[in-house]
Amino acid sequence: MAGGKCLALIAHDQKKDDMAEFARRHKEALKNWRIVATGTTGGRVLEAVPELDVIRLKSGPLGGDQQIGALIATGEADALIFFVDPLTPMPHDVDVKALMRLAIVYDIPMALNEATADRLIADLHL
Ligand SMILES: O=C(CO)COP(=O)(O)O
Repeated sequence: MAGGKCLALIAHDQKKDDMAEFARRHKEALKNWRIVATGTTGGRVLEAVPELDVIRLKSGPLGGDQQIGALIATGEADALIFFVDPLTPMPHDVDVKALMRLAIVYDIPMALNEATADRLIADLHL
């Protein structure tokens, strides 16, 4: 992937409205980043803020979480914001866990809810 800091954005279905609102709220900061996102999340973020630089990967259940995990492992994703739905069982739960595990292994900043993501954006001086 081309140079520049890269932020990964993901939201589960019940959190996608929150992610779209988050992207609108932090639009100016997010313009400074290359963004990678799982398929549906990326579509919602682009719908909310069309001028953002968003690469859409596969949808989460079809391998998108694993693609983002691979980008973390290769040093291409620098931070992860993942709005997780803790109340719905997911067929790809193992992929979600594997992604979080890699974010921990490679010690990148990772926000799993909105309150932390707001602080992360501020702290990263986006
Ligand atoms: O399922 C997801 C993350 O686990 C998100 O994938 P989508 O953004 O394609 O819905």
